[in-house]
Amino acid sequence: GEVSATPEPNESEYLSPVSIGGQTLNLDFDTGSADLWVFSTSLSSSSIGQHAAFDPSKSSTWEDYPGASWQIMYGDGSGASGTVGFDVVEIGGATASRQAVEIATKVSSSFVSDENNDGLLGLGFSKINTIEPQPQKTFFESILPKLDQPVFTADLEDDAAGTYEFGRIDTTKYTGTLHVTPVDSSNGFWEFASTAYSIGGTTYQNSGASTAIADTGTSLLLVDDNVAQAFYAQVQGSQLSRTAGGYVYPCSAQVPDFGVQIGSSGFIATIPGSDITFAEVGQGTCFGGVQGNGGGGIQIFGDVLLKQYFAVFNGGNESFGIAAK
Ligand SMILES: N[C@H]1[C@H](O)[C@@H](Sc2ccccc2)[C@@H]2OC[C@H]1O2
Repeated sequence: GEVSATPEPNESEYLSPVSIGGQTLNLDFDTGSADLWVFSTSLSSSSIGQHAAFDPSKSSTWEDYPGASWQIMYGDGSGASGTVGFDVVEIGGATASRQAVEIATKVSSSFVSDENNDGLLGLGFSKINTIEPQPQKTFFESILPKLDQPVFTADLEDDAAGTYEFGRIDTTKYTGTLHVTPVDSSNGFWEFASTAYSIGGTTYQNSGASTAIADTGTSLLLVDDNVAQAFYAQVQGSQLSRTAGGYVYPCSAQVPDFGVQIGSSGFIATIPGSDITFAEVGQGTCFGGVQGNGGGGIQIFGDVLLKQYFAVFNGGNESFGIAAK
């Protein structure tokens, strides 16, 4: 079947309405993790705040998973944990009839204060699902056998809503070639080779990190530290600010186009310099959307890059593709 879920854009995430046991929550679709977890009525009311909270006792289709638990820590240091059950999960028309749903009994402060999301829907590979004693399938893996095509697509926009579709590639959503690269899922991510980058139209080989993941749950574009340093060397007045947590520059600075290679094929996905600023941090200073990955071996291609393109995640042949739109 074909479905589409329309994420509501927020500066740092794309949210989509998800029905669980008949209750609707706005979840952050995250290709960088593989847990589907929700704010629940088991949390303290101060943690719940304005969030929608799932109440298993009000779902006629809820099934407990006795003795199971989960605990996740994300790349940004946030985390959550709790208990597990199964329920009917429906997104824009596609239904997983017995999907593992992770009930949060603890969430870190960044989730409490992020009133936009009522939990996360992981679209990574279930080998990194954190449920004990047995990892469970993601929503995408649950519905995969029923889909016309074993794919989902992400069409993220800056200010307008973006769209996730499961089971089809809407060819009207992109122009020109779909640049496809094989994915190595052994780390549980949509990971592919990326060994080159471009600044202002000139291409360079990346001597540091050699792979990258497509991560819809990360706002920024986190590249090898040497690549970030080379990029900001070409932004007048830029500096690495510990207080801001990354490279900042005068908002009036001329920012060059920046590109990163997708796969070893040679395609360089480019971001216009005018789309690279992520936020103003005051006093005419701007925080860049391109930042270093802190020395990890893997680069993280988040929304700053993904919103420039139409992205195809293929669970059938394990590949990742992007096209201009
Ligand atoms: N894959 C990403 C994930 O979705 C978020 S979790 C998150 C935390 C607070 C607010 C919203 C989401 C975190 O940042 C990068 C990596 O980990």
